[in-house]
Amino acid sequence: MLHIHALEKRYATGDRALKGISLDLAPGEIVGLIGPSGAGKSSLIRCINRLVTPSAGQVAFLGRDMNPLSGRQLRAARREIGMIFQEYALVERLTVMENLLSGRLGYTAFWASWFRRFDAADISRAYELLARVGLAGMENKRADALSGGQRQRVGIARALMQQPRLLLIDEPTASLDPKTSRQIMRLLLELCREHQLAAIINIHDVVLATEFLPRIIGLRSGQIVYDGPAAGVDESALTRIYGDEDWSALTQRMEPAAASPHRAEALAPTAALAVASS
Ligand SMILES: Nc1ncnc2c1ncn2[C@@H]1O[C@H](COP(=O)(O)OP(=O)(O)OP(=O)(O)O)[C@@H](O)[C@H]1O
Repeated sequence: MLHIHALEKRYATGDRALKGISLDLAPGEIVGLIGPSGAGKSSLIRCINRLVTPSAGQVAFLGRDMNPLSGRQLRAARREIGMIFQEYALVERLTVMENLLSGRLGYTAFWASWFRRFDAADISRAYELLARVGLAGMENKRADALSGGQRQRVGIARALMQQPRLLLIDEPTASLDPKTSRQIMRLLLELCREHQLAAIINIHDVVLATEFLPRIIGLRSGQIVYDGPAAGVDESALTRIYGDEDWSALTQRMEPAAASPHRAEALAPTAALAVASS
C-alpha cells in the first residue's frame, strides 16, 4: 500500500536528511522507525504525506504516485493518511468533541471547518471513537484540562475521524510515563488491527518499540541500516543504527515482539492481509 523508492531529501541549508530510502509497507503493517537524533526519521514520515517535499525518488500510496499531486488531489490523498504529530496537537481552548470534529475535515483550515455543520454520522462516529479510546463522557472537557495520556488519546481519535488507511505517528510516548506509554502503544496496535490500518511510528524508546512492533526500521544518517523483525534488533544492529556503545544492558531489557504476548495482536493485521501491496 506504500511504496517508497530511492527517496532523497536535501534541505535548502544543504543538509541531506534522506539518502536513497526504499521500503514497502503492506496493508495493515505496523513499523517502528528508530534511529539517533538527526537520522532523518521525521523527514521521512513528512515526505510521505508531502509536508516535506522530497528532492528525488518516489512515494506511491495506494498505487498512486504522490509527487505530482497538488491542490485537491493532494488533499484527497492526505485524507487517507492520518497524522498523530506533536505539532498537530489539540486546540487548547476547545472541548474534546470540538477537537475531534475538527479532524473530520482533515487538512482544511480549522476556522473554515469550524463554521461548517457536522452531520449526525460524524458526531456519532466521534462518540464511538471517544468511547473506544477510553474517554467516554469526556466530550465536553476542555483540551487544556487533560493529562498527557488523555491528550494523546484525543489525538488518536481525531486522526481516526478521517478514516485513514495509513497512520503516521511521531513520538507517541515522548512525554508519557512508562505505564501510560505502554497503554498508548497497546491502544494504537489494537486500533490498527480493528481498522486494518498500516502505521509508521517514529519512536526513540527502543525497548518499547521492539516489545510492541513486529517490524523495525533503523535509520542512520539518512539511510536504512536495519529493516527486519524486532527480534533481530541485537547489539550488532544497535551498533549499526546508533554507533558504538555497550548495548548489553539495553538488550537484556528487550523482549522483542517475537517473544512477547503482544506479538499475536501486533501481527494480526499483516497476517490477515498477506496480500501483495498495491
Ligand atoms: N526544515 C529543515 N531545514 C533544514 N534542515 C533540516 C530541516 N529539518 C531537518 N533538517 C535536518 O535534516 C536532518 C534530519 O533531521 P530529522 O528531523 O528528519 O531527524 P530525526 O531523526 O527526526 O531527528 P529527531 O529524532 O531529533 O527528531 C538533520 O540534519 C536536520 O538538521
